[in-house]
Amino acid sequence: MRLRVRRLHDRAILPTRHNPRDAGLDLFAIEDLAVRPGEILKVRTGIALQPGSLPGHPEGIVSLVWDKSGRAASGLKTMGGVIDESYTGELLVVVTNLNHGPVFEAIASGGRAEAARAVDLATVRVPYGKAIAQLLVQSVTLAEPVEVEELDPTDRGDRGFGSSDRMGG
Ligand SMILES: O=c1ccn([C@H]2C[C@H](O)[C@@H](COP(=O)(O)OP(=O)(O)OP(=O)(O)O)O2)c(=O)[nH]1
Repeated sequence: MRLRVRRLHDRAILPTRHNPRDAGLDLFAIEDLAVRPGEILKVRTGIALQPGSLPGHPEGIVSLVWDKSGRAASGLKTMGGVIDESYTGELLVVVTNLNHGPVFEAIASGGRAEAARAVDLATVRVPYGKAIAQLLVQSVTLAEPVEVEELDPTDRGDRGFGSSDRMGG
């Protein structure tokens, strides 16, 4: 499927697939990124997308923003991430930095200077030109909600949230 990409900024880097069978297309920010522990940022990519239609395909298309594992291991976590097929505005990548642990430890054991140092050390930095996230473009069922009195019986019923652990075996 073709994915039309419109450049909205001269520093925009187009989504890139590194290996022919990689599921994700790498996404890039238009500038260096620094995310402090606990901070939430909307990061500009400088691009807009329009997935092509799939011939004979009744389903919709959704693009999903996912983490890069190397960045995730440093604490960088993407949020939001559902890009509707009809959205033609700038793709923004919402990120936070979950690596709070060192900051809490520094606050508990020391003073402001230690905490400031811990914030600096735990800040995730991604230089311009390195991927911040990846995009999965996939088909999606466009389900139509219909209100009913009862749902059909199933093996699982209403059991969830660890029910199989509690049943043993
Ligand atoms: O990480 C994200 C999530 C969303 N979007 C864009 C594309 C998406 O199609 C649109 C709306 O996203 P969503 O439906 O998740 O947000 P909302 O807060 O429900 O906004 P709306 O009321 O406009 O649907 O914003 C992004 O650029 N990045």
